[in-house]
Amino acid sequence: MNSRSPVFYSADAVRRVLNWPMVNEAVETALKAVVATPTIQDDKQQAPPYSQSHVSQPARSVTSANKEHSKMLLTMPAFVGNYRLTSNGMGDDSSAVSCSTLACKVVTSFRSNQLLQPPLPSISANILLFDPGTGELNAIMAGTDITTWRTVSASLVATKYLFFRRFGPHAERELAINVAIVGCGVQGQLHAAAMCANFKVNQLNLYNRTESKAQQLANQLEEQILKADNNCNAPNKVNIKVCSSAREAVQQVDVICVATYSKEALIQASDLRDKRSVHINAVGAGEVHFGEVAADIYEESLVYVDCMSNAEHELHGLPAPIVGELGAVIIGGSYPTEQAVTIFQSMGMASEDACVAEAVQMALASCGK
Ligand SMILES: NC(=O)C1=CN([C@@H]2O[C@H](COP(=O)(O)OP(=O)(O)OC[C@H]3O[C@@H](n4cnc5c(N)ncnc54)[C@H](OP(=O)(O)O)[C@@H]3O)[C@@H](O)[C@H]2O)C=CC1
Ligand SMILES: O=C(O)C1=NCCCC1
Repeated sequence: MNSRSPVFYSADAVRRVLNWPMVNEAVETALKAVVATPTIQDDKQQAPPYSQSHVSQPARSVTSANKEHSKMLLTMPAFVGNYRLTSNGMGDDSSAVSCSTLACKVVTSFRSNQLLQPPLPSISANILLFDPGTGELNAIMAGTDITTWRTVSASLVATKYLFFRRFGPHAERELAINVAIVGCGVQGQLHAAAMCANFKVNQLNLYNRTESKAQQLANQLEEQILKADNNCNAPNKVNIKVCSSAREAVQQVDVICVATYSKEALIQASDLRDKRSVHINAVGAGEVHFGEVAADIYEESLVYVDCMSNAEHELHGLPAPIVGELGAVIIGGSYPTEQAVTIFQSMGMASEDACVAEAVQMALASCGK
């Protein structure tokens, strides 16, 4: 029997400690750890050395709660062994702590929640954290914000390595970019804010099927930028434009983030600029993960995924071969050419949730919560 009741970390507590350096470090760690781990099916593969971080991350289960598959319950278990996190997320070794995390996210995706009065978020998640030594349930952590932040963070990491690093080792700090957000729901809103908070963004184009939501996001961002300006800590001036079509939003940009439930393609190859050099974070999961981006874009793109073994389960019919895992690019330093079109096909990994939940738990413990 459990010696004590599991701790509950509320959404408010989680929100208080979430910040980009911390989440980006945890997500980058998970992306790299997945690459180091041989797939379970391949029995000729050696077990990873004891000193190395490794991931056990079976395919997630998907339970439909209606026949249209628009109401789904997913279970996402992961063990991430022997990895390191720093107390401030800045990667400095002096504050690094060695961690192993056994976790399972339970998440629902009910897209019709947006139609309720008042609307509820489409995605709702909790993360169970177990003692990796005894298997006992230690904690239940509100996981909805973690899901949004870690997904956005995976897009940030992908943008850093698949786009910026084409232009040099510090390009993510030096180069200004134009960004398009297609879909201004929960994911699109945080993608927009995070792109501006983590990179130098010159132009931010917003498109949403219901235009008022894009306008609302533009107003919110303008307000945040004004506040940062008044506090003299504005990263740089961002020009924000609400666009009346996805085509208009993506035409002249370097980076596109698309996060909707659309089954039909929202952007086509003819919408992209002629000289290309474009990176796309394809985040949404409609009927299939890759429905939002037209096949003719995939056909000319280099496609990267978060996890190859998950891709084998979830990306049947993807209209292009997969070049590899994002983590392998981070580890190997082999970046796309300047003119390439790249797609980060984001499925979302349980190991990302596990590492971010661990970092959140550490941050809450260090501030005595
Ligand atoms: N890759 C990953 O790790 C994760 C992916 N996701 C996926 O991201 C996507 C967005 O999630 P989230 O932001 O939480 O959802 P929200 O419900 O908050 O937003 C949904 C967005 O999709 C738009 N949309 C829905 N249907 C269509 C359509 N047919 N054509 C055009 N736009 C459409 C909505 O526009 P409107 O305002 O007009 O309704 C809205 O902007 C989902 O597919 C979700 O499954 C979520 C979490 C993790
Ligand atoms: O990774 C996740 O978490 C999710 N991905 C797709 C949609 C539901 C949540």
